[in-house]
Amino acid sequence: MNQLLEVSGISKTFGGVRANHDVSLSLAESSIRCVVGPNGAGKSTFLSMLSGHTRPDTGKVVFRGKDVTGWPVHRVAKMGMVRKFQRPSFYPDLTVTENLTIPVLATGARRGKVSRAVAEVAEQVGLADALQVRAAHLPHGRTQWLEIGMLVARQATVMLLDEPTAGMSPDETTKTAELIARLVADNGVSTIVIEHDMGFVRSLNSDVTVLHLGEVIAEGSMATVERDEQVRAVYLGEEMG
Ligand SMILES: Nc1ncnc2c1ncn2[C@@H]1O[C@H](COP(=O)(O)OP(=O)(O)OP(=O)(O)O)[C@@H](O)[C@H]1O
Repeated sequence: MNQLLEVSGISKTFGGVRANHDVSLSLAESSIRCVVGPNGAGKSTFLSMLSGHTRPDTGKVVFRGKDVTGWPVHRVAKMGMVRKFQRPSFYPDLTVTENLTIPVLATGARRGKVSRAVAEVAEQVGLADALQVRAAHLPHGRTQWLEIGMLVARQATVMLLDEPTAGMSPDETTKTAELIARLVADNGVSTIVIEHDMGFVRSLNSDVTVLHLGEVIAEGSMATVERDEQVRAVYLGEEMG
């Protein structure tokens, strides 16, 4: 399978803190990778080094065959790798249509094609019945789907999602896993997801990378990493999640 993204040996130190050390990972086209680990393991820093928000001290990020290490956010996004933060980044006073129109316009879509593109994305993320609803009035789960829709509307080929199910109900969490799986299957979008909810990680049935103190300590299927002794020790010998 073609590798869409190849990360080799990236490291980042903040002052004396080693946030990431020699982290490598590859992501195939149309695939999902979950990144898990305890608080402070370096998960968000890792995503920041992919999205261009943080420049690695060492190592390389190759995306679609291009070395994008240290590129600014807008250039990485233009190539199709875009990030959703934990904090909300939709416009609460704008409607769903208006929120989705902004990223569609950012792709350079012609005026005549914008409303169709917006409608298609809204349909894909389950918001077709809420086009004229102001984002502030959506329930929490749907705001997260709107944000994922904003990435899709930017024609993302790799979505970087930082704890997309935080604060969601179990039903919303299940629907989010289904949404991500659908986008991967139907649109060929690949996704790296940081998550604490192990039920959600299991349901995605993807490869998992476990970070601890900035380093990769295990990788493979959820069944494989769950059996790993170091992983069990990090999670205090309890079952993950
Ligand atoms: N901008 C920064 N300046 C200084 N230290 C930082 C900075 N960003 C992260 N760190 C430190 O780097 C380490 C890794 O942080 P990071 O946020 O990447 O971990 P995380 O796994 O995402 O944690 P959480 O699950 O709590 O979100 C932590 O010790 C954190 O305090």
